[in-house]
Amino acid sequence: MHQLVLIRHGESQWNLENRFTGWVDVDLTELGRRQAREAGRKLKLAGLGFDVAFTSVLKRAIRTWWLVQDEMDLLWLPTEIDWRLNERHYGALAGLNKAETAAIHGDEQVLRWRRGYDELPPALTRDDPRASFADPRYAQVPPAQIPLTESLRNTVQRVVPVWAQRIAPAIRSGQRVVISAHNNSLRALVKHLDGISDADIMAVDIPNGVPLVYDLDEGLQPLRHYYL
Ligand SMILES: O=C(O)[C@@H](CO)OP(=O)(O)O
Repeated sequence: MHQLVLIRHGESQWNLENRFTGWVDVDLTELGRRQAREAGRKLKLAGLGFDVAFTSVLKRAIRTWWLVQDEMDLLWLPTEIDWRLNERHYGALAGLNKAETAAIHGDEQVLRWRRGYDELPPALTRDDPRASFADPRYAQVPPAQIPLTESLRNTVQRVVPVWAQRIAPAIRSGQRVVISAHNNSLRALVKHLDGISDADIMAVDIPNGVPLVYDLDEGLQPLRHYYL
């Protein structure tokens, strides 16, 4: 049997302010830092260990992993940072308050943007300061792959390759893997792992800073999952 642990970052400043975030590089709040440390303590208490970690390129996921690592005395652990684990790109919604957006566009539209599988938020224009083309952390990414908006389906399409190319081979080789990422990039992975339908993924939400443990069989099919 193999084990995989997923952690959504602790509360970010824009989670607190109820703003669409996506690829904007917002940091953790004090509560988010405490949640991350608590996640590390729970993992240690449960006797879970790791051989390799994966994070997105966004500081809320990286810092969460640092704090977990620190609590587990695992600061030495090899960590792979991959942009494909980033949060779903929220396009022109990035930075807007979710409640104010619902007051303008209606609760149903906002729910479709947030949880629908194929719903695309309005796209950024290429010259929008929120676009990521000039950001050095994406210097190696072909510009055609840098999104201006994304549906959850688009997010699945970039998360599944990092699973297939990097994460699944590490698990198959016997390594114990932890992934520190985001609500929607982890929803994308969970959809793939559990074979959740396009309709049922709407109801799936992943809380901040609570380790989600998957037991996987030899073929990497999930046997069970639970929150610590
Ligand atoms: O704003 C975001 O980037 C995400 C995660 O906080 O929001 P939601 O969970 O509403 O998709």
